Amino acid sequence: MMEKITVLGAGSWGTALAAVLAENGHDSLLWTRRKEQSDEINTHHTNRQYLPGTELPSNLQATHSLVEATEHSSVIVIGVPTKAIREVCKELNSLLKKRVLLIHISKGIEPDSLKRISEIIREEISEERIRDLVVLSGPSHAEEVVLKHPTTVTAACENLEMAEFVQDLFMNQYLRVYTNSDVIGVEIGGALKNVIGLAAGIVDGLGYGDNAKAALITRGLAEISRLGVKMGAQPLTFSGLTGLGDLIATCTSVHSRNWKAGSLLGKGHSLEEALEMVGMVVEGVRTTKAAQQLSLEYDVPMPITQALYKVLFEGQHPKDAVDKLMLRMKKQEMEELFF
Ligand SMILES: NC(=O)C1=CN([C@@H]2O[C@H](COP(=O)(O)OP(=O)(O)OC[C@H]3O[C@@H](n4cnc5c(N)ncnc54)[C@H](O)[C@@H]3O)[C@@H](O)[C@H]2O)C=CC1
Ligand SMILES: O=C(CO)COP(=O)(O)O
Repeated sequence: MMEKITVLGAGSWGTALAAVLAENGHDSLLWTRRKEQSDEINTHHTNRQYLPGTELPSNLQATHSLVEATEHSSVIVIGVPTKAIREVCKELNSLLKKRVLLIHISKGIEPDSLKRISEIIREEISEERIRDLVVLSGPSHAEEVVLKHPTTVTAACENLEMAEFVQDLFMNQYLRVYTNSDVIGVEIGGALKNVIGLAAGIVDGLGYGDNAKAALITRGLAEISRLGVKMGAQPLTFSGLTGLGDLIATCTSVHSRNWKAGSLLGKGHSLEEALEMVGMVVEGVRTTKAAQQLSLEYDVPMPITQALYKVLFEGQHPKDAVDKLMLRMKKQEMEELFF
């Protein structure tokens, strides 16, 4: 059935998914803060800053008015970076006049509050205005989705009927959507893979090879799972699309913003230079801070996160961080993996 749907945030991911929804026949409206960007989308069907070379569907409309975006539909996709979620949701809350289904597509954890994105949204939007909240996550670079390359993601909600509704909205020949009821696991996997993606970029930037990359993905998954399970996630979720799947996509892809920033750090650039050169959100930086705080809060060893924290925030040279990781206290592999 055709639905009216609003997507908030016209970065690469918000734009790619708004395009999918339009192609699926929905009345898809994309909100951006900047008028020149909504004009570009409406007039030229492009978003050259975030998806260069992509022609967007002609039935995709954009607006720079949050009032218009809010009034457009009762299904709202939130796709701004984690840092902007509170601010955008506060404004949305003041404009909402009806109950809405919220879908979030962002991957991060807020430092200090240590909240997952669904928790931030529920803090900022009144309960009576939320029909339900679904997370859409998985190994999905926007650059490949707009090329219609086969992609799989997961719609997560405790209420599986709502997850199935979202599955139907997005699913098509090139975007296959699974469902999962483990919201904590899906959000933790999606957020923390960015930390490991940054670290994978660093080892590539340093010139190390496939052995180091495989070690990072595997041991990264071990520390993400350890923390996630302590936070209430289902262990199996971490071997699924939003865990291992997204780790592979992020750690091995030239599209990944986190990987790119990491590789620039490994090549000797400062964090500021790397972020400037990537020019899009690198969620893993703030999430590393949050993950380091979570590992202390939950008393879970997270050696890769800790090493990356020292590189990002304490000026440690990436090579020294790798050397320290390799020579740390000896361990048994499986005991450490599963407690
Ligand atoms: N790019 C991708 O392939 C994927 C991204 N994601 C996640 O989606 C989220 C968004 O990422 P991208 O689209 O890549 O980011 P991006 O860097 O391409 O774009 C971010 C957009 O958010 C807007 N924005 C920033 N602060 C804002 C604010 N305060 N109010 C309103 N708009 C604001 C920017 O103007 C820009 O349009 C992130 O959490 C990312 O991890 C998830 C899956 C795939
Ligand atoms: O989440 C993503 C792919 O699933 C995108 O990763 P980056 O933010 O590192 O580009």
